[in-house]
Amino acid sequence: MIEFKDVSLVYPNGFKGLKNINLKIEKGEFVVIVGMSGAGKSTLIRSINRMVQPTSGQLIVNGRDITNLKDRQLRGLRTNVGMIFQSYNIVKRMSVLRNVLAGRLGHTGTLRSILGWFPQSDLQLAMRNLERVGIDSKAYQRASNLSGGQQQRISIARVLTQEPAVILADEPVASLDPPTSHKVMKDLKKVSKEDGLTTIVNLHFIDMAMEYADRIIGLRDGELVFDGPISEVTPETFVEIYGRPIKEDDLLGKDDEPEEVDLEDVVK
Ligand SMILES: Nc1ncnc2c1ncn2[C@@H]1O[C@H](COP(=O)(O)OP(=O)(O)OP(=O)(O)O)[C@@H](O)[C@H]1O
Repeated sequence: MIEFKDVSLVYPNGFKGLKNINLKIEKGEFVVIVGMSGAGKSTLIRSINRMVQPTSGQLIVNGRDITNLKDRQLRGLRTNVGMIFQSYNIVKRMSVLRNVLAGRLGHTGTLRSILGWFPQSDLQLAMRNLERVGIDSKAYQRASNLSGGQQQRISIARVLTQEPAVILADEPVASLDPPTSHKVMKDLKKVSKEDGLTTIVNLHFIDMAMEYADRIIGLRDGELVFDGPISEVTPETFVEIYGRPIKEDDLLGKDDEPEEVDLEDVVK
């Protein structure tokens, strides 16, 4: 369903972000991309929804080469390929529900969405997705009142409400503490498996990558240096990807502490 055929990407300043990437990702796979800072993880992910444009090769998404899509076709691609960011990208002054409904923008007319006229079916879908990530009780609160982990769950609910075939997640837990990171990754994996979504996640910590990935892709200096199921990953794999032995800093740590506490839930 996603295929990179000899894809390279040279940034305008001449820097080679991706070098001759060949890669095939099947429907429903949960793939984690690892690599040192600057290895090209974001560049690879962002080329799939064309936030950046490959300069050579073919990138096939759902049977179509997307490297040269323009305007309407590009909007169509971005409706089908949802994105989760490290910084959540939510509108903090709006309600949680309204943020989730923003996932329908690609499906609803612009005027309807500006006016906030969403069909009942969209509202039901948004509420169901909030329930799936455990924050439906917060639907009518301002998004800014929620904790970091809850704000990232808003963005997971939003991307589900978009009903994409593919989810891209660029360092989705990099701003969260370790227990919350695990909780959010578990939610993301659960919902993407339930819906059979192809999910590609950049992660910084290799123990997290091993815990949640079906398959690991390793990048180094814009090149693909490892691609295989986690059963094939050995300590040497990471030495190859990182170009050095693994350090403690490369590990997030165990999922053995309580998640960040929501004071409001405690008081209730
Ligand atoms: N617009 C740009 N112009 C020039 N170089 C860029 C541009 N965007 C990214 N780069 C460079 O491309 C390389 C890969 O960047 P990218 O953000 O994909 O890496 P990454 O593996 O995601 O790193 P990190 O973990 O730090 O986010 C880096 O050296 C970066 O400086």
